[in-house]
Amino acid sequence: MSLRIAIQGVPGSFHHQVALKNFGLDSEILAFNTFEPVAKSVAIGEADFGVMAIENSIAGAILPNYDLIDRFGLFIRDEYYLPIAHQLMALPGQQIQEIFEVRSHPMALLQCKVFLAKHPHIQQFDDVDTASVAKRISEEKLTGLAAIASEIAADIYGLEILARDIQTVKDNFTRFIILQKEKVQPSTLPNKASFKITIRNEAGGLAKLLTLLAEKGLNLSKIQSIPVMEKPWEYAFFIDAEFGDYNQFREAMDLVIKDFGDLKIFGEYSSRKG
Ligand SMILES: O=C(O)C(=O)C[C@]1(C(=O)O)C=C[C@@H](O)C=C1
Repeated sequence: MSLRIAIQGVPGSFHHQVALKNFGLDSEILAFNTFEPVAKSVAIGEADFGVMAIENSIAGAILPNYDLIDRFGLFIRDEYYLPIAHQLMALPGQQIQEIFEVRSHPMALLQCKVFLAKHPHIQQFDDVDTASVAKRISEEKLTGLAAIASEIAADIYGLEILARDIQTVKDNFTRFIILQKEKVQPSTLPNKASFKITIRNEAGGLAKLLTLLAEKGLNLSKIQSIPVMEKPWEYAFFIDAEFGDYNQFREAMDLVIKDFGDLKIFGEYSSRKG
């Protein structure tokens, strides 16, 4: 039986590309319009795995997705870095001067901010995902509207590229995480982990935590403070850490529990950063 993979987006979207690259062309894609049903689909066992963008090298973190992983009790089994090139596309024959509106996923629009600032006559609107706009333009023969999406999306939906590689810097990557319902038992010794620490609100608390993690040789590739909804102005820290020695990592986690309070480990896996 093929694997069922939950994603946000239609064929040609970046999530769709990651799902096929990571799980193979014969996987069954369960496509949703937003991230919440993706998380839910994995949590209720409808999908075997979920693919979720978590941060981009230009636009930064997708903060609400950290909360979804936490709230739906999901585990991270792996990560995937996809190079992202954005194309401005419209119905064949359209000129850029005829385009008055552009729609895309908000993260994609952010990644093309500099290009869009140079074309002030084009109004920007957030949409569900990059490729679904391309699909709509094609199906409804919409003129005056452009999508920002991948070259693959332009091919699938028969659109013409009006401007190529319009992301602000050429080397642009989105980091995706692969989610599952059950706790992961890694087959090889992990060198990266994602976890959440809720520290007591006291002076120097974060500094002490960072010192402890540094002393155990953890290299933090990400630290993100997220509000604790039930306690206004208190924060939890979502951390991605890389390490060379798994035992040192475990020792660090034991000390965190002892000295800082709440710890939730979302996953221990292998770093895929190139
Ligand atoms: O709209 C898409 O094609 C997506 O897969 C979403 C998404 C995102 O969520 O960040 C994925 C990669 C890019 O960063 C832009 C958009």
